[in-house]
Parts: sequence; structure tokens; C-alpha cells
Amino acid sequence: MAQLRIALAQVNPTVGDLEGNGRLVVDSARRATAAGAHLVVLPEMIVTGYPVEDLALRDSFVSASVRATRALATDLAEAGMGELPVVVGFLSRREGPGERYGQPSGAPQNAVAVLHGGRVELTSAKHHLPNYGVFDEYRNFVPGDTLPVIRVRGVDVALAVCEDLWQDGGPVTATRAARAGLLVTLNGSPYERHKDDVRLELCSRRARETGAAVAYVNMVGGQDDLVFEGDSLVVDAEGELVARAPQFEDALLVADLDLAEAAQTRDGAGDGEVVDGLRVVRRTLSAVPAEPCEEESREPGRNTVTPRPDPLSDVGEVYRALVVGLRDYAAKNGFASAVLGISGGIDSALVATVAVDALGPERVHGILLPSTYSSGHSVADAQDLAQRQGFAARTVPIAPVVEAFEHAAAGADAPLSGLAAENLQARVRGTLLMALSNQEGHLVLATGNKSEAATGYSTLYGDSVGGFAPIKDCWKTLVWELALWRNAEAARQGHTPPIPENSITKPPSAELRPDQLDADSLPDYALLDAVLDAYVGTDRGEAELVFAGYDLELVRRVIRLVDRAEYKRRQTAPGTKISSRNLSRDRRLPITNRWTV
Ligand SMILES: Nc1ncnc2c1ncn2[C@@H]1O[C@H](COP(=O)(O)OP(=O)(O)OC[C@H]2O[C@@H]([n+]3cccc(C(=O)O)c3)[C@H](O)[C@@H]2O)[C@@H](O)[C@H]1O
Ligand SMILES: Nc1ncnc2c1ncn2[C@@H]1O[C@H](COP(=O)(O)OP(=O)(O)OP(=O)(O)O)[C@@H](O)[C@H]1O
Ligand SMILES: NC(=O)CC[C@H](N)C(=O)O
Repeated sequence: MAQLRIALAQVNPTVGDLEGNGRLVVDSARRATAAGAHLVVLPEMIVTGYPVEDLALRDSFVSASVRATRALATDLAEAGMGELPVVVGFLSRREGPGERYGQPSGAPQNAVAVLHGGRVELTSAKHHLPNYGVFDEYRNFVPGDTLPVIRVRGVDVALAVCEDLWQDGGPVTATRAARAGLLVTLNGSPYERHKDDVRLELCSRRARETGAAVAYVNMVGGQDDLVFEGDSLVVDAEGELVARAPQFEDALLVADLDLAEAAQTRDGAGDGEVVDGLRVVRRTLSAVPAEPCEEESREPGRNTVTPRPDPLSDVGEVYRALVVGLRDYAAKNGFASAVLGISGGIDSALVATVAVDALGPERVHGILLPSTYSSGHSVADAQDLAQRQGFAARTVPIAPVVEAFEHAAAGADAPLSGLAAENLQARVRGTLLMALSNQEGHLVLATGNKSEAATGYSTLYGDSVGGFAPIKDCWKTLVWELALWRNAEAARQGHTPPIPENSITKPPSAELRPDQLDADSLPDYALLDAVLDAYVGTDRGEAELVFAGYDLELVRRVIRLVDRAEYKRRQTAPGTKISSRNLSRDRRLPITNRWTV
């Protein structure tokens, strides 16, 4: 057995910020050196940020990434860290013409580089390109055809990139054939509910299949509608968990591993040998850091186990994702503050609470926009919300503006009426919020939830305006759960619950006409969300949903609502993905469509 101390740098890059991301690499290497690590690994495409989408097709961006990666190798050596192997993900190109990509200098690849001794010692590219859900990697990259294996302190370490671990064959098979002692994977794996359980199970299974320990490093932080949760982890060759980083936080996970030693006599696939379509490329890294000086000595043959601190509950995890998603969207797009309409209802109350947790109360601005139909409790509940959380709230009554619009639009004799007048109120609110954004520089938060987005129960250019929609992937029933969870969490910590009880318990209403309730237009949310999840969450149609036990009339009604609202969804703000199928890139449907079953 050989001992290796590995450091996994769970960091938060920004797409396109090559300089800032480079600093994250150097800083991680420095911390890994201080921790006595023999090898440090950063996430998938750390040099460029991830996902870069069609930026991959821009030749200047690929060249900059390749240059930045080379420069990192020299910077690390100049900073005295040349001996430490640093594994990074970067955007590269395959030698030769760019074919359909049109780049003169080669097709783009989602690649990995081993930086050592002041140079780029080895590169390879991701073999399995994900092309489902939110991913379009066949559009942006060509696959790699090698399995890199570096020998570090007598241990053969195979390298793979994210999806390479999820697919059978290719890198997994080649790692086994190469008899590697450790399989290291660089990841950009977005958060979805329950995915952490899937990841751990996957790493354990791959460890048992390959006979190698698995070190899995994932990035952390928000990128548009994706949130990366970290959750980096290490399992031993039997698949037992050795170390696990926290979710949604930057971390350097350091683990001491006892690993199978690579003796020359071991019968692994040799350099240049092709296994399952991949050429094994081996490099021995000689001058690597020596044995770290340790205060406490470790029992040989046993890995140190670092369990994940404070695992989050399912709903707590979603809440954290919403906070990080909004925090990073604002920070990475240059917004210091946010504004939203607070109606006293649960959606705006939850979004305001997420915003306060993400940005701080001094950077959140709640606007009460009462109309003729606003109830007394809506104003009182909105004020209570702002007071509990200490954010600024101001009131702009909309009745005179609505009235002026009604007359201007249709003439004083026949003012707007019915649905047109109802929606006008939401549009006046949207216009005022955008005006305040223009004037004061706040990010406008759209408060719509997934049930509304699915059914089209919102006013286009009205309550759907906004730059970011934090809860757009949360069903209404989950919105209530999140509010209850957040209040319970506050109570647990001895704080005032941030959300007024009344906002949670009252029946939801758009308050666009007298005594209007959501229940007048929509089925009960518990039932609606169940059918929506069955329809939107899968590709089942009418017959299958009825077969699954749902009432035919209800199914027809829900399908009609969902299909008819596709045009609205195409025009809405991005918002944090928390489910395995959001209504944006996870579900792409034509607007013009006559297939209804
Ligand atoms: N296929 C298509 N492609 C492009 N545009 C299309 C279109 N079909 C309609 N349109 C356009 O969309 C318009 C209809 O959409 P829109 O103006 O939004 O109006 P609409 O969807 O008819 O009404 C909004 C509904 O949402 C409810 N609401 C509003 C506000 C807040 C809440 C809440 O509880 O949060 C609920 C409200 O009570 C009402 O039932 C049409 O007049 C037309 O201009
Ligand atoms: N009186 C109001 N003052 C301020 N903003 C409002 C008001 N009414 C509606 N809004 C804004 O429009 C959004 C849509 O709210 P609406 O009341 O129509 O439906 P909702 O889905 O019940 O939302 P909520 O639960 O937040 O009330 C609200 O979340 C809020 O941002
Ligand atoms: N970046 C990737 O290759 C991600 C794909 C992978 N299945 C994941 O979500 O974890």
C-alpha cells in the first residue's frame, strides 16, 4: 500500500473570468501545499467556469483558455509549488480542423490538464458528453479518446471528467484495465433534489467495479439557473465513504488514502494500449511533494474518515440552493440589491426571505403596490414581513395609475374591463418595479412558482416581469413547505420566524378582482401539483396519466393549461433549478403544436 494525501478544491468559478478562476486554482494549490497534500484536484472546466455553452465555439475563448492553463503551470512553479501536481479542467481543442465547428484551429473539447514542474504535463478530454436535461455537450464539444493515468508517489491515478463516471464503458472500463489505485473525477454536476444520494451510490459502485478508490470533486455556486452544490467526496476501493465536503460551501477536502501501489509487475494496460476505444496514456510524475509532516501518525492501512458536517434535510437543501442561486446570480451580474412586490401572499414572502438570506436585509427592497381590490390583510401581512426581517418597505398605491391606463387604452367612454382590466393591475405593478430597477439599480425578482408557470397562471409583462425568478422551479406545495421549514429553522435557533403565519395559512389569491381566489381558476394545489409533476416531470401523455389513476377530465384540463402556456414560459426570467426537470432547458417543447394527448 502507498499513502497519498489528496486535496479536492470545491470552489466557485465564474464563467469567462479566466483571471479570477486562475486565482482560485493558485489559492487552492497554496492551501493544499499548506495541508501537506501530494495532489490537488479542481473541478471540471475550472479555468473557464462551467457550462460555457456556445462560448466553446468562439476560437478566441478557446485560445485564451489554453493560454491561461499554460500560464497557470508556470505561475504555480514560480510560486514555489512546481512539485505539487495540480489537476484542472479547461476548455481545449482537438488538433486538426474544426470540422462542423468552423474553428480553423481545431474542435473544442472539455478537457483536463495535469500541471506539474512548471508545465502542462498531460492533457486529455472528456469522453462521454452529456446531451440530455440541461446539457448540450455534443453541440459544443467533440469527445476525447484517451484515459490519462499519472503515477504519483507510486500510485496510478486515472483521470476522468463528470459524465465519464455516469456512463458504463469507456473511462470506467479503461480505469479497471489500467489497474489504477485511484480514479479522480472532475465535475460540474448541478444540484437537483436527492442527487447527492445518487452521487454517493454512483461513486461507491464505480469504486467496486474499477477496484480503485474514487475521488470526486464538484464545483460550488450559482451559474444562471444552475446551482452547483459541491458535495465532493472520496470513497475507498470497497466503495466505503472516506471523506465528504459540505453542500453549498467552498471547501478544501483533504483525505489521507492508503492505495494499491502500482508495481511495474502489475499487469495493467500499458502506455498506448487501447481499451474500450480509449488509449491509455501514462506519465510518471517524479519530483512530487514528500511525506507531509504530521503531528498525529495514522494507523497504516486505514483511511481517515471525515464525515460530511451537518447533512441538510431535503427541504433545507432546496432552500440553501435557492439562496446560493440568487446570491451568485446577483453578485456575478453586478447587482448589489434586489426589489420585489410584496403582496402579503406566500410567494412574495418566501422570495423576500430567500433574498434577505442571500443578500442581507439592507439590500432588499419590498414594495407594497395595493390596488382597489387589495385586502387589508395583504397590506398588514406585507408590512409584518418587512418588519420581522428588517428590510425596507415602501408603498406605491396603484389605483390612480391603473385608472389612467384604463382610460388611455380604451377611451374615457369605454374603459378596459374584465380580464384586460385585471391584468392591467399586474402590468402596472411590473412597470413600476422595472422603473425602480432603472432608477435605483436593483435586480427585480419575479415571484412566480412552478405551478403558476406550468399552468400560465400569471400575467405576461405583469407579475412575470423580473430579472431572476428564485422559486420558478418550486411547486406551490413546496413553496409552503419551504416557508414552514424556514420558520421552524428560525424557531430552532431561537429567532423570530421570518414569515408571518397568516401568509402561510391564508388561501392564495391574485386579488385582481373582488374576492378572487386561485381555487376559482385552478384545482386544489395538492392535486394540481401531483398531476403537473406527473405530466411535466415525465413524458407521459393523457392515456398514461389516466392509467396512473388520475381523473380524465382533470388530466385533460391540466394538459390543456400547460400546453397553452408554453409561449409564456419562453419569455420568463431564469431561476434556480432544483428539480430533475425544470420548465426551461430540461423540457423543450414547441409553442406551435397541435399534439394534445
Ligand atoms: N401562443 C401565443 N403566443 C404569443 N402570445 C400569445 C399566445 N397566446 C396568447 N398570447 C398573448 O398573451 C395574452 C394573454 O396572456 P396574459 O395577458 O398574461 O393573460 P391571461 O393568461 O389570459 O390571464 C392571466 C391569468 O393569470 C391570472 N393571474 C394573473 C396575475 C397573477 C396571478 C397570480 O395568482 O399570481 C394570476 C389571472 O387571474 C388570469 O387568470 C394574449 O392577449 C396574447 O397577447
Ligand atoms: N398588492 C400588491 N403589492 C405588491 N406586490 C403585489 C401585490 N399584488 C401582487 N403583487 C406582486 O405580484 C405577484 C403575484 O401576486 P398575486 O397576489 O397576484 O399572486 P400569488 O401567486 O398569490 O402571489 P403571492 O403569494 O405573493 O401573493 C406577487 O407575488 C407580488 O410580487
Ligand atoms: N458536467 C457533466 O458531465 C454533468 C453530467 C452528470 N450526469 C451530472 O449531472 O452530474
